[in-house]
Amino acid sequence: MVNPISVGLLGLGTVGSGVVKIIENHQDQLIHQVGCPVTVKKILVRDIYKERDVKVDSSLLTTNVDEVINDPGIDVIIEVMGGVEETKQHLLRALQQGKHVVTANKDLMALYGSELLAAATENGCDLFYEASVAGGIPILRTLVDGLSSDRITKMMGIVNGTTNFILTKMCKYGSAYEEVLAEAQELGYAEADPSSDVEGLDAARKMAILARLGFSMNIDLEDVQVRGITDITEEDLNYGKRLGYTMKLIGIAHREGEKVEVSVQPTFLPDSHPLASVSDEYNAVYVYGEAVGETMFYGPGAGSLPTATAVVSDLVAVMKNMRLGVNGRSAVAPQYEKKLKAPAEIFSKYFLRIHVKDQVGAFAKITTLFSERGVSFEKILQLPLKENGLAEIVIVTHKASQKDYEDILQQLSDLEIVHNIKSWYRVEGDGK
Ligand SMILES: NC(=O)C1=CN([C@@H]2O[C@H](COP(=O)(O)OP(=O)(O)OC[C@H]3O[C@@H](n4cnc5c(N)ncnc54)[C@H](OP(=O)(O)O)[C@@H]3O)[C@@H](O)[C@H]2O)C=CC1
Ligand SMILES: N[C@@H](CC=O)C(=O)O
Ligand code: NA
Repeated sequence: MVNPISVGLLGLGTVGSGVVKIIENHQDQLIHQVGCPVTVKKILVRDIYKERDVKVDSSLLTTNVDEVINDPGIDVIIEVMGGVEETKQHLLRALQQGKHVVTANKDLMALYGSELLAAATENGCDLFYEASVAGGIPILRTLVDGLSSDRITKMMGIVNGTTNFILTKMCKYGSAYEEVLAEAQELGYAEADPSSDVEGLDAARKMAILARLGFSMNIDLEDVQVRGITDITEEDLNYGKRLGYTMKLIGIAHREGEKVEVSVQPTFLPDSHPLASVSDEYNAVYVYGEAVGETMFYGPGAGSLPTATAVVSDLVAVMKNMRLGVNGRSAVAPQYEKKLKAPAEIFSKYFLRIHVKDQVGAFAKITTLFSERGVSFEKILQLPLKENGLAEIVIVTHKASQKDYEDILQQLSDLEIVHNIKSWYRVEGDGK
């Protein structure tokens, strides 16, 4: 038998434990695919005495990263520890020593992906990161290989399992936000700091990675407009139900001509839209290609074994490249110069809920404001409120530019009859 391939693991938490289990449990299949055994030689942790989900020989554990990175017997580093600046330095050092890298770290890849990929190519190493977007769904490989002959124009994704879990439980069962967030943390879906999940940053990182690959453009994290789910109320969700909408945290990457928009925000989708039925911690990415048309990829976006599947599949890809002697050749430089759409070029329908003084002419003043900008209404509800002298108005507009909509919001808040702008969301889901 050929010498085993040795892996150094950085991290043995939710994902790391899954990686060890898959390497152990699927060893025969791995040997069949790559022609040699795979062994985990060293594992970096913070606390070697901690009780863990997986049994490993205690001699494998270390708290000294150099024992993993500098070990000449280790061929591949699997990074599942998280973190950005220090972790980047570890991975750069590993690549400089000719070690291939597999990572699940979207924080790192969204911020420093281009730099790390350049270092990998320079050193003849592979750097794969399938688990960083939509966990167990093989979406990056699909963009790079499966759809490589097409021109992708739109990607819409539910790419954060934690927020999808929370919104599903709030919508379906009226569960309280805090309670469901704690459950998502317990189940290992949430990040160490869950504010990056609920504030949309985790999804934004994934959308930056997706847009970079899908549009072959150097999209940075700061190019992504982000809004999280922390302000969503039960009232909004109930109005959504009445209007036939489901609320999801949606990442949108849209290319028209040479220009792109990338954003993440709570969005109402028609109940009939395929993304509306993606529940719990599941993720899905809808991809529209000019030639292929509509496609959608669905699966678990978080959790130990699903995420570890993507990590170990990347490991298999590295090992196959090793066997063929073609490592370090898969990163392709972006083909297009980055051109972002201005707010006046981004079009969507919008949902708006406002409290107005219940006076004659109030409604007319509001409609005038919209019609002056050429924005028409698709749906309207008006209800008296228990609060003295106020009425609640819910409007769904036809498509309007983000610029017009922002101006309208500003002008509404200046109107004397408007008591409060309670909420507003994009409404998506009809057309490419
Ligand atoms: N959880 C998920 O579903 C998904 C996670 N990811 C990404 O995968 C990565 C890992 O996530 P997850 O497994 O959930 O994280 P965990 O917090 O569960 O595990 C992190 C592991 O790394 C070790 N570690 C962290 N920092 C250090 C350090 N400075 N020195 C030594 N060891 C360290 C910890 O050691 P110790 O155990 O001793 O504390 C722990 O074993 C992250 O980048 C995350 O974003 C990606 C997709 C899905
Ligand atoms: N916290 C993330 C984990 C996977 O990337 C999520 O909830 O999706
Ligand atoms: Na994936």
